[in-house]
Amino acid sequence: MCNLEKRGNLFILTLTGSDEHRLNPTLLDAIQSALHRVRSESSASSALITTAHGKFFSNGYDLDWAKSGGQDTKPRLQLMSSKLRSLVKDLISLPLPTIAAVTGHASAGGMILAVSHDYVVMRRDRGFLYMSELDIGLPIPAWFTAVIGAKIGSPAARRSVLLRSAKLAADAAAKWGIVESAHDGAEETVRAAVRLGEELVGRKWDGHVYGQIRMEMFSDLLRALDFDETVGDSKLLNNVASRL
Ligand SMILES: CCCCCCCCCCCCC/C=C/C(=O)SCCNC(=O)CCNC(=O)[C@H](O)C(C)(C)COP(=O)(O)OP(=O)(O)OC[C@H]1O[C@@H](n2cnc3c(N)ncnc32)[C@H](O)[C@@H]1OP(=O)(O)O
Repeated sequence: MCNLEKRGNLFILTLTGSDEHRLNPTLLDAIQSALHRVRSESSASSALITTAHGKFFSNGYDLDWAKSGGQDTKPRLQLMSSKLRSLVKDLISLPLPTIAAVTGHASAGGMILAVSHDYVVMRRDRGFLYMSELDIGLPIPAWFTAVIGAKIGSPAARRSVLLRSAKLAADAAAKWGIVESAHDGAEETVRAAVRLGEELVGRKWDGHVYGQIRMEMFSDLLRALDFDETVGDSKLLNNVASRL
């Protein structure tokens, strides 16, 4: 699950437990209600750090949960996708800087969650940023590519991530500009996130101005996030989801 603690002006959202932090509706709802708490409790200058316990930041959608609903996994895949989409919209509109302290693997939906923060600081000795969909034969929602397009500037990096399912460790991801900084060990990664958060809070920006500027920066992405993929004719997904 997850917990939210306030440390001075910093909100620290932690995905707790030693599991893979798979993004099923229960965890997605818990994260979203934590973000709603951050929004309501944030003062003039605050920042959010999202991190996780154990070997995984998040290993993506909960495919076991999707399969447990019967042969056609599409409705459950789409439910997780629409919940994550709503969470990403929240992250883009929050009136405060956001930092993902990636202390373990962030795969597919888990990578989308990480890079949807303003900054990613990452552990270098363990953990990949990894869009695994090609490797596991799943199509990706249009809005996933919109997030990757908005957050990863280099065409070569986007090709590696999406069309080679590259497993990027922190130093490689930092070279591509996906990660702000790489650190040795989980504790040092979180400390780096706290340092960065305190530096940003120290600027005493008006959070609503910060949020408005970020929403302007990502206006195209926000439009893509408003498109309801369940409406689209996802034939490709139909036969894939039943083979999952
Ligand atoms: C067409 C229309 C569509 C319409 C849309 C409708 C909506 C529906 C959408 C459908 C869904 C699409 C989107 C999908 C989203 C999802 O999230 S699906 C779920 C995706 N999740 C996955 O696929 C899981 C992927 N994860 C993995 O494959 C593995 O867990 C892992 C991340 C690769 C980790 O593997 P594991 O073996 O557990 O890892 P480790 O043991 O930790 O490490 C493996 C070796 O690598 C070494 N290593 C680890 N980190 C590092 C490092 N930073 N640097 C160097 N080396 C590292 C580690 O030491 C290990 O090495 P060895 O010990 O030598 O093996």
